[in-house]
Amino acid sequence: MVILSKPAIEQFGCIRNKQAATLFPPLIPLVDLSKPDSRQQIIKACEEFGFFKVINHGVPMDFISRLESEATKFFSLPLSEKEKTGQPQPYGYGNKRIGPNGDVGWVEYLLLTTNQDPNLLGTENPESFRIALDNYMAAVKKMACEILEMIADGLKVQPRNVLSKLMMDEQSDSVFRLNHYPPCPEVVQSLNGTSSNVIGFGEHTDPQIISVLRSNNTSGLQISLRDGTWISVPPDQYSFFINVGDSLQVMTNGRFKSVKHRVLANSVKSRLSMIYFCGPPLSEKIAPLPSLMRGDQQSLYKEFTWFEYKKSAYSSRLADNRLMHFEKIVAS
Ligand SMILES: C=C1C[C@]23C[C@@]1(O)CC[C@H]2[C@@]12CC[C@H](O)[C@@](C)(C(=O)O1)[C@H]2[C@@H]3C(=O)O
Ligand SMILES: O=C(O)CCC(=O)C(=O)O
Ligand SMILES: [Fe+2]
Repeated sequence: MVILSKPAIEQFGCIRNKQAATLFPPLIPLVDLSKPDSRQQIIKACEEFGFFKVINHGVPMDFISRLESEATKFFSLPLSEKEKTGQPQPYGYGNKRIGPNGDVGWVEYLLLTTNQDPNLLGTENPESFRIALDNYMAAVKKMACEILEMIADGLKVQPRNVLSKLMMDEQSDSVFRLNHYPPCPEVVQSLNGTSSNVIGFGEHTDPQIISVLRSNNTSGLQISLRDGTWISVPPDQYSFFINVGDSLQVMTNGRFKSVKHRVLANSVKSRLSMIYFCGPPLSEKIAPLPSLMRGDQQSLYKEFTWFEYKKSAYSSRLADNRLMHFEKIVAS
């Protein structure tokens, strides 16, 4: 006799997606970190898309597969075991509910801080999960640090660790997230699989400096172009994707724009993503880098600390324009 486990539909509600994605999308910028012109490519991609794909990143495939396998084991545990890692406040295991303000999606996740030992209660082998997380996060942090230094070089700001030191600081408020999107039986998928009518993770920008995303080979991630059209990001399990976050938008005084993105559910395949959100220390002032300001150029933003921004973000809904409250009204 075959015993079927509790269907996913009983744990998840569906959220409809009404907007269609564009048919002939431009290509996602690709940056080969081993090439000498990579810093210029990164700057261009951050200006035009706020998003790019990275190859030759130096993160060992072994660390990636080991964490993927630990995460897969975690998400296949019974709900009662997963819940032992704690309700997301904001850290812990979350199911369908995203954040504290009523957002929902076809997703379950584990949200962890990067500077404290995670609570992995309920997992089968906490030690092996912890080692996989440590190895992966250390390697991704190193890569993110290199990318932030390339950004500083490309922008011609000094010292070159002006951005990277924020996430390398012991007090850095970086966050790590594992997202699992189970196949959704209610999805009506387009023929080429690039759009679906169910939202996995609703549209938003990430509040941090940059986010480093890796997923398995299941599609679903989309980014919004400057004209508001959505394009699908073809998945690539061997590469990383970098998002410009709101803080980097402010630090470049709007030269880079944080990228709006979302995830659509898939009817047959599950998607697993791992995202390292590079955040500054809570006390850090988020303001345009002085050497980027020419002549009498003014900051487009009011002064605020990362603590103030994070507090405000946590009282917003996912799709809200969080930076709006911090924009200065500049007389023309
Ligand atoms: C709805 C929310 C979830 C979120 C906190 C917020 O109130 C608004 C920002 C959301 C976000 C998006 C990027 C990251 O996934 C995240 C961890 C973050 O820093 O900001 C989430 C927050 C969350 O899920 O706790
Ligand atoms: O899961 C993904 O691919 C993206 C999720 C995301 O944007 C987030 O967690 O902030
Ligand atoms: Fe995001």
